[in-house]
Amino acid sequence: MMVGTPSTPLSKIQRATISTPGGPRVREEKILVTVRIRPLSRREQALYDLIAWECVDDHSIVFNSPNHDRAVNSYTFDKVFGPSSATRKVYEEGAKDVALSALTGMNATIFAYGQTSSGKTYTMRGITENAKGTIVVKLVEEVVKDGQHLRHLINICEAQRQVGETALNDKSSRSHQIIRLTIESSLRETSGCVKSFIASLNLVDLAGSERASQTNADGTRLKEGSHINRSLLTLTTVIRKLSGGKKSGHIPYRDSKLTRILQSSLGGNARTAIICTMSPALSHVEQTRNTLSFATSAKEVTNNAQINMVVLGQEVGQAFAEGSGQTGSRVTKSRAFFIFMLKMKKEMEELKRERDLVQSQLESERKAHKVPKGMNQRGPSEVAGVFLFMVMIVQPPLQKLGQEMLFVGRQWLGNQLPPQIHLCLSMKSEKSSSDSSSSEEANRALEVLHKEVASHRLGNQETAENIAKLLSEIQNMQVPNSISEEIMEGDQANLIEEISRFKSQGSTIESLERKLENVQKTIDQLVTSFTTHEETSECKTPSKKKKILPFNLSNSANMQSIIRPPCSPLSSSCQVREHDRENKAPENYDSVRSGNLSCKVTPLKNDESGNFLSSKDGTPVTRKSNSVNVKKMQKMFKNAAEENIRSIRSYVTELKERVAKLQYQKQLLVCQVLQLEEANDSGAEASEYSDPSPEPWHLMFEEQRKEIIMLWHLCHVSLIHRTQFYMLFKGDPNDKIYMEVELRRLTWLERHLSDLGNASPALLGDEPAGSVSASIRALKQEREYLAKRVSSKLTIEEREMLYSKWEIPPGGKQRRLQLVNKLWTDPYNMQHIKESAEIVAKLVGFCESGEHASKEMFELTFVCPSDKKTWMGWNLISNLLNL
Ligand SMILES: Nc1ncnc2c1ncn2[C@@H]1O[C@H](COP(=O)(O)OP(=O)(O)OP(=O)(O)O)[C@@H](O)[C@H]1O
Repeated sequence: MMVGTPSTPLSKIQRATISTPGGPRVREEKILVTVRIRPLSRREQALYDLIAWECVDDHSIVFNSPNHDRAVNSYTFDKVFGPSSATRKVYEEGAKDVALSALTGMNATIFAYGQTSSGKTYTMRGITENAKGTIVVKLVEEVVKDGQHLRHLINICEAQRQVGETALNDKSSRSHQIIRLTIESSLRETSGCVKSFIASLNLVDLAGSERASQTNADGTRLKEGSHINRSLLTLTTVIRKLSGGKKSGHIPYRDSKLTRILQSSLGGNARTAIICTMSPALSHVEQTRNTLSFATSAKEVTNNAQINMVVLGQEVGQAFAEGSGQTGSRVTKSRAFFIFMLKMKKEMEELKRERDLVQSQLESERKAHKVPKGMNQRGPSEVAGVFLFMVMIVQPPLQKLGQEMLFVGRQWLGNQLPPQIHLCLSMKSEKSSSDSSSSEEANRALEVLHKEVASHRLGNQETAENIAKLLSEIQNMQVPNSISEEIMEGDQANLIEEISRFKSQGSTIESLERKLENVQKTIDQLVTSFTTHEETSECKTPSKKKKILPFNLSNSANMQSIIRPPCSPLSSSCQVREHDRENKAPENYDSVRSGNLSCKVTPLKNDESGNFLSSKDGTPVTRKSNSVNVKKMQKMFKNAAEENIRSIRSYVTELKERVAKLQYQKQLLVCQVLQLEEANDSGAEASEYSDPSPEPWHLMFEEQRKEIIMLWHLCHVSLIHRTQFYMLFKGDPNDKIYMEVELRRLTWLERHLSDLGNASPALLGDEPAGSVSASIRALKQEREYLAKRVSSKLTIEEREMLYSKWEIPPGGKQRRLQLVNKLWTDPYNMQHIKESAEIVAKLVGFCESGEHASKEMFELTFVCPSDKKTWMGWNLISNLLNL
């Protein structure tokens, strides 16, 4: 099925869909945003609430105040559904296209956002049921089975979902609900090729944002409300930042579980549709405006959806089709195969990354030591290599697929590996996984190694055993866990998963290193046995020594590859001896060096250090004999053999260094991740504020102020503190530090309170639960205190004007308290905040004496809750925590 752009007319909205040059496998597009207005509820009708919103066409909605006392606002979206629109229509025009993307291998998310009781659950239930349809396309016989199964799952989800009654909704959802369907599909083309797709479809019904004053929430409902508002605040922050484009800096996905789960749907690898639901009622106008403002930001968010697809060749497609006919369902095999392919790809990428890293390190070392390019890129001999064994475990019906993957894998991976690593990619069927080496490749590779090493064979039993041991150790150097490692969906993996991944890689490296250690030991033994053997043989008579010459002189091909300039410590010591001899009899030595064989014939014997001495006076002599050549060649062979063994050793050392470097880098990364986690846990949002490309301060200030206001609201912070802070910090560059400190402190406070709230009431006991309720009580007392000051601080005219503006009915009881109870209750409405602050400032008298409110009062020292500051704001906050 082809992925198409939404079928809605787009005359009013620019929705860019850009295909990458490589084809349509990556899709960059804006989030599809629609708005649905529900009819007035019975409750709203009973209260004679009025309809305040009107759909002027399929894309636009306007605020239509019955009082005509506000400017007419118009909002435009991909689609607007009026109160009479059926859910089917909402699905068809606002979700179907995105939902069906999952069938073509693109992750997709559909979620409903809106105020409490605006119709999210009502809408998403219908959407989810319609998207069930998407799972069973073409599998007619399985429709009923899968449909029942899906319904069964939805029922389980809904049964687990917290629902509670509030003043606005009898069955208000008190938690977010996310249904994630993993959709696997395959398409066999007429050519025999099989396209295999896998994608997730998320169906998200968010809990609604709410104002405690409207829902009359208290106790558990209030706590739920603050959790809901907190995650929605993070969601709105994420959307707002994403809508600002690439320069928006750090996106705080990790600040709530909701945004962590939805991360790939928000600016990532997914197609996303958001349906914003709203009540038409005049009484909810401010909340509705917030919803529309969220929707307006969401329109600007760009996602990059990719098709998760594997194409199998004709032969494999056939095998796949045959295999799928044997046992199990096609879908299961498709999934297993797909997952396998992804694993392979991931591992290959990992290897490639490591290779690049090593290459760049070698390059910089080469530059540092001014080694000409080309040298040391490869060991001096082919034998200086490591065989990388990758073993695929394949279920019997998928063996043919496995063969194809071997082919692809060998070609692909073979090209990526450094020359020293010989690839042995083999396949094991699951039933015979105990077979040690079923692959021809492995045998062939070992043969090569055998041949190489055989040319160095010393005819010594012990050495042969060492070589055999070395071979088996190299053979065992498989990449551990190469198959069992979980697939990581990179963009979804959270930091904790990353940490454990790095930890497991650490142990992988450890085991690799242990194996390298074993190889090294064996090599050491090999070298020792070789040296001992040589020493012994050199002490023997030349005639005996001849019998155990390591190499046959007639083997000229081997000689060519073995003879190298001596550069090992051993060979340099030989040079020194040669030099010593040169000092004693330079004239003779010259003749040897020049290869002049016309010398005196004198029987030779060796001194302790292996120099050639005359039998009588010990002076060095040369003789005209082929034995000189033999000895010279013997030395050269010895050097060459040493060289080869040394090169294996140096390669192992190099590998160990690489492992150590990688391990160090990974540890460093783990440390950084842990620090980040810690910073997050303690509420220190350092990364967010140390953004390398910060926004202009005035924009940052506005954003931070909004967050602070919301956090004050969620933490039930003193109104006097809020007012004082609000009045003092208005965006001056010097305010930055105060804003940051306030934000960090509040974030910590909010997390602390919400952690208390997260615990089950049964587990909480009296004390911690008291923290939240004490803060609410303190706020209530503060309101009563402020209400008492209304008469003394405001004139009658001022009071009446405020009563009318804040809709306090005339003649009502406790009008002063009613007025104060309305202050600072709508954290989304900046006008409301400004007016609330002005009233509280008047009641407390901030405007009369400036010295009451100096910025220094907010200095960092006030962090200590036991400090008795004259200013009461933070004392109140610390009281909230019973500190
Ligand atoms: N489009 C609609 N047509 C008719 N009734 C609707 C519509 N949308 C919602 N309703 C009704 O409005 C009420 C509230 O809807 P719903 O529970 O879906 O809201 P919600 O946004 O999920 O609320 P909360 O966030 O509190 O869970 C329900 O009684 C529902 O049946």
